[in-house]
Amino acid sequence: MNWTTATMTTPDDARTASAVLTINNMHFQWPRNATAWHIPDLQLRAGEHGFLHGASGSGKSTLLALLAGLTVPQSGKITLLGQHFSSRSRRQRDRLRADHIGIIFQQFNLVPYLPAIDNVQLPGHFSRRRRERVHDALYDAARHLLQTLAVPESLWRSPVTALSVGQQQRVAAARALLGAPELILADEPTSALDTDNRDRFLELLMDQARQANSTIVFVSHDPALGRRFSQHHDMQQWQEVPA
Ligand SMILES: Nc1ncnc2c1ncn2[C@@H]1O[C@H](COP(=O)(O)OP(=O)(O)OP(=O)(O)O)[C@@H](O)[C@H]1O
Repeated sequence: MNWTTATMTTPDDARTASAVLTINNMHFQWPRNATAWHIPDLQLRAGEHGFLHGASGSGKSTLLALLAGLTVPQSGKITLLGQHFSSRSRRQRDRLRADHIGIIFQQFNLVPYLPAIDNVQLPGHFSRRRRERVHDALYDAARHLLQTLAVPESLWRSPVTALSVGQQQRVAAARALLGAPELILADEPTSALDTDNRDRFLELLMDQARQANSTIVFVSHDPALGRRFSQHHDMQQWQEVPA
């Protein structure tokens, strides 16, 4: 797919195209679950950092699953880089995700039998675009990110399971950042850390995202983290609880 030749027809399309991510009038409900969500309008531009908070069960991970194209809404529209993401086939969404989205999962989802340095290179094996963005020098890009994110070099070749939680989390962040994807989705990645390590991790993540001009959607139940972000959204405002 060629992102540069998308045809613009209406002012709405043009507004959407200048954004990395938009949601318009989206309704979503899991099967056999009474809670539903309605998001009338949400937009994040290149380099913007959004903070999504809300109590347990308010739908934070659900929204990230929608933004990652792992599931699709019943109605309305999610647009990624000017493309109507949520109307694409599963295969097309998988491709768009691999090329344009870096995900930091709550449980990191690292491949346990692979060393840290190999885990970081994985997105480059699944996406030619991300490989090209590091000029095919995957190993060098992974080294650079691990260095920047302060993972000790002596651990790069160890299986990730031998690393501390904080170190695994920084490996997961390096993997998400490889090849400078336009969008980073982070699902409560700091929940297992003490305050100092949490703050340090956030600083490193946001510095790297700024350098790549990546947009971030960061999810947390802890509103105290919000002060670092330019946009704030409370999940509860979009929740439709049945009467
Ligand atoms: N795959 C799924 N299938 C059906 N229901 C789901 C699924 N995933 C989540 N839910 C339901 O959606 C609601 C919101 O869950 P979600 O995990 O998105 O909340 P959350 O805000 O991320 O919670 P937490 O902070 O505890 O991780 C819950 O009622 C949950 O049971």
